[in-house]
Amino acid sequence: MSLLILYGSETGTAQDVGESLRREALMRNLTVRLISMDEYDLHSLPNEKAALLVCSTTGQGEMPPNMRSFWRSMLRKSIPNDFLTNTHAAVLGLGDSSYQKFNFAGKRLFRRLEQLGARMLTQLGLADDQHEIGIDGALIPWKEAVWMRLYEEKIFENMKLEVDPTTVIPSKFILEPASISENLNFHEEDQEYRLLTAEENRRVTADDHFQVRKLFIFTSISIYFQDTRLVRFSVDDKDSHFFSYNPGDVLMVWPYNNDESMQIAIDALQYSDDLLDRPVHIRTNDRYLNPPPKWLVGDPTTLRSCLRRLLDLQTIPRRTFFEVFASLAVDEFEKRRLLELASPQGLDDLLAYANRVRRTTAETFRDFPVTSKSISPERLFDLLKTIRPRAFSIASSPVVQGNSIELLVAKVQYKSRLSDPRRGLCSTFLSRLKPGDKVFSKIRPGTFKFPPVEVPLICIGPGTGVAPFRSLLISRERNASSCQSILYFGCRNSKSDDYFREEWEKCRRTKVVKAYSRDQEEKVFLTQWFFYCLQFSDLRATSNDRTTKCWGNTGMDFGEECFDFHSGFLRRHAQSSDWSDT
Ligand SMILES: Cc1cc2nc3c(=O)[nH]c(=O)nc-3n(C[C@H](O)[C@H](O)[C@H](O)COP(=O)(O)O)c2cc1C
Repeated sequence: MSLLILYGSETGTAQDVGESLRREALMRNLTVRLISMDEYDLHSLPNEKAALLVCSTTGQGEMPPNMRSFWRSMLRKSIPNDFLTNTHAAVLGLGDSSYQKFNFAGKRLFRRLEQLGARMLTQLGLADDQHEIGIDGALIPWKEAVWMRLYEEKIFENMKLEVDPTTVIPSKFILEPASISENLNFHEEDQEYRLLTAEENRRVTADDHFQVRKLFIFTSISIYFQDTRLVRFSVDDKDSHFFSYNPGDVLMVWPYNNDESMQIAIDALQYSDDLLDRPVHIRTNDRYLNPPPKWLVGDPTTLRSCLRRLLDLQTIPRRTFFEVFASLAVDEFEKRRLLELASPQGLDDLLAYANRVRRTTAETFRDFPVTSKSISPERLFDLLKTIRPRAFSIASSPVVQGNSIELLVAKVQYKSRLSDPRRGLCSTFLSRLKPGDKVFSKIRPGTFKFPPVEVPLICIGPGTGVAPFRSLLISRERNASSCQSILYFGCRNSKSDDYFREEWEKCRRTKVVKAYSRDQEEKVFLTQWFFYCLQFSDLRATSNDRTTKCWGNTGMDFGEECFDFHSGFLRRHAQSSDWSDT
């Protein structure tokens, strides 16, 4: 009997956690299966001795896509309440406490398993992106409790509790030589992601626009350079259906590592050009493990292509990275240091080494040169996370821009204690696109539920947050039955980052109210200003996402105040031709 690990994941973190649990289970002498929830038949669950379920929350408190049919089956009324009385289970939810529906999916899953009689191994784990050390903050105590309980209950024979962190687990992957090097192209049709072509990449902030501010409260990091781009992609005629979208929808973009990180990693790993460019097939022995998608790496692929498109060299290494890396270390000094960083007692150390300074995985390779140059190519696939797609609100309108998609992207670049600037993976990737460059993307429905055009709207979108409202409002401009709308837009000053200024001036159905935070002696912030207006109104709006937090930052306490965008007040003001009192 083996341990079952099920995951539900939108962007792959839950799957990564599942993989690290699988590794730890193997080190404890367990046999283990790691499967996405939708691939697993719920009817087999009562026959399992123990199942660990890891799931993220997506959208506004929704289940991730690859656990939705599993979840639907779980909700069936026909399932008896004693369905899982023989099964031990544990749930780890992955979420972000800046969302109002924090860890909703995990909470619901945990409750449902309890209802069906499952014997819960430990309390629900609630991992939080906002935790100082990210998901490890909850994952580490949760999994310690799970291993302890599995051991105490003697659920699996021969299980060990203590593990030797230097145990080397065989690689999950095999790189087989491939003979047809000409075949290195992408398979586009019927794929989950398809290629868009960059048409234009225009800087929309003034060249001399600098901004210095704290990014993370617990670090001294500050963004020092603001470069926002309007990136336009053209859609191939054959893909126009695939890329059709509505205002509020999101473009999922699959970025590549930047050249700097690639070079740092290749130098540290000391792979020759011959090795990097040799065609290979990536295979896996484990029938539950998927090799990387063919369309992403090409089939066959090369190691260089995988280091460019597949393996994330820019992410901050987590503790699990150090566990695997330490087990492969050949140099005693490096091994000792890596084991410290991998140990539960070394969390503060890990925080100082990696998280606070935002050190990348590529730089970590550079810091441990002896170990890095002994890493075999297939090991990289065990060691590194795959690059995950990033979501961007679409800024263009399907009726105005036709077969193009535009994104408004602020390039993330800041300083930490490390000498090289820290760069956001995807925003840097997008900001460096040249006309003709291809990008793997797909459309995902957004979480905004915009009302019909006959309903007046107030939109609040400071900075690049204006993107989805531009999509909506310029679409509404084209429709004769559209009601008036108000857009509250905030930026630093009128000359540097007043996005879409000329467009707003031409709008007839949208009143744009702007707050320039630095155009006068005293700083004025959009949210502050907006709330000031609200105080004198009977306006109520429902804030059902991160905005509550953002508003909270204005320093004005609205407590549990509930605002309703569609109240009578708004109707009066949005329909009125006289905007002066708004
Ligand atoms: C588009 C999107 C929506 C999200 N919505 C929520 C949410 O409603 N509640 C929550 O707790 N976390 C939310 N999160 C945070 C994710 O659950 C968290 O980052 C998780 O680690 C991602 O795991 P995954 O990569 O396995 O999907 C959201 C993240 C994204 C990108």
